[in-house]
Amino acid sequence: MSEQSRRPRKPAKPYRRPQKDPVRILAFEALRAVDERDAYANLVLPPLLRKAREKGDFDARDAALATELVYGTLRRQGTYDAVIAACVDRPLREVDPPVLDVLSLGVHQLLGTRIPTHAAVSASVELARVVLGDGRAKFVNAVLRKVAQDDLQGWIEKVAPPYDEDPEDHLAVVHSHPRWVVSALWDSLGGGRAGIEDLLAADNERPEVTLVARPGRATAEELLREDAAVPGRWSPYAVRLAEGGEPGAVEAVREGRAGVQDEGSQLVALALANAPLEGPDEKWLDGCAGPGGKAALLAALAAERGAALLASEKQPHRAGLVAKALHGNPGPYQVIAADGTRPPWHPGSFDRVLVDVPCTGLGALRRRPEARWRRRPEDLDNFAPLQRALLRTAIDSVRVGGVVGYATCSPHLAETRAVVSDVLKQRPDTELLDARPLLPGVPDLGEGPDLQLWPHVHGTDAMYLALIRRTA
Ligand SMILES: C[S@@+](CC[C@H](N)C(=O)[O-])C[C@H]1O[C@@H](n2cnc3c(N)ncnc32)[C@H](O)[C@@H]1O
Repeated sequence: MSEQSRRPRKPAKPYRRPQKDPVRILAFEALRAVDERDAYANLVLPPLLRKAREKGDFDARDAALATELVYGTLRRQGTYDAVIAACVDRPLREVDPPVLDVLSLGVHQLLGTRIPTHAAVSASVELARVVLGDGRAKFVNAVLRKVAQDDLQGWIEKVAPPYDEDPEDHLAVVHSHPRWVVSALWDSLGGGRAGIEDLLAADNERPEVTLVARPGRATAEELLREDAAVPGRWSPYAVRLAEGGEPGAVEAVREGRAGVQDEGSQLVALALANAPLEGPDEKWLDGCAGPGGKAALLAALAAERGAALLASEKQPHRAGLVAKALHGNPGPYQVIAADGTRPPWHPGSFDRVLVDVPCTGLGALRRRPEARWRRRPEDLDNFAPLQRALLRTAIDSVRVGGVVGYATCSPHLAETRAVVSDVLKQRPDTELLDARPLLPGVPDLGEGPDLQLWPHVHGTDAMYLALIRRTA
């Protein structure tokens, strides 16, 4: 017998099956789908939650926790990546993406929730054992134990460069935005540190659910009778649902008389509808209508005045969504699938035209937690020609004296003022209108004549609107 075999052996730990925690497994699956398949969290999560509830695995609290884990992890990914990078001994790109997802979920529980430290670590290690195997679970355990040695503030002080040395990098890490997005938002917002910090912080807040009472079909008073409903801030048609309010439970929403719509989008439609016009006001066009939120409000406003809306959208399936949104509108309307840069209608046909052009969506980061990580500066170059072409055709489509609204859900100057000024330079037959007085009571809309809404100022998405009159 050898020396070694005579020494009493340390009894091996009995094998314990990993504990399956359906909430964390579901959150992990959602993150993998976002990562691997470029899926959108707001599309992936609801079917996963529905399936889990049908299996009887889940109650409402589990669903709320899974949602918070997925959205919180995606929103704070930039900060968490910096923390994880400080706790592993290799570049993050060399860590397997599924391992990184388990780590990020763990870091969010440790630094971004009230889940006790031991519970956050052990739940993450159990998750790792289930989805990655025991070997990699040890790695997860070691990293999370390091992360657990400090709180979020402490980590930020360690991993973010000092503001005075590099303000944009500092803000990018602290508020979890890509640096180029911080830079672009700051250019557009202007001002000092306080404003941009408030904006970036607002992007990390969960937005309230806002309803629109479509005029002539529902009233804000009717919606306010719902539990948890409070009046909108700016739009007379807006009603906000407090935390936990379920739009699907509202009868007027189920019947299409009301819809879910951010107040910023409502204000854009209202400003266009309020623009002063001489002569007829009978034919309105929404040239980029899908999925139909603004078109539904415009159609209802048009109906009140006896005007008709043509809602046009390039993608046929999105045109289908527009038709659904407009179904039941009390006045005349038509929905078509058409390319707004090669329109089937005659020039000068309309009194009011909206083009809510495809854009980077940098004004709606609150809603799409993964969008900020997916967007690239090159996207701006890809959208630029289309945005200009759509605005040019919109101007061609309006009659002399009529008004065009150019809207984006991005405040990026390359998608807002640069487009408008480039196009109008070549259009001496137009003038810019001051859009701000058309939204009386809404403060701080910018220096004009266009208007810019902001999440941290108005509680809306960062919608932009320029109003252009055709003069000749
Ligand atoms: C920002 S979304 C419009 C949102 C819509 N106004 C709403 O409130 O629901 C832009 C839309 O323009 C559509 N689009 C893209 N290229 C287009 C084109 N050449 N002509 C018309 N629509 C186009 C996209 O498919 C997308 O549905």
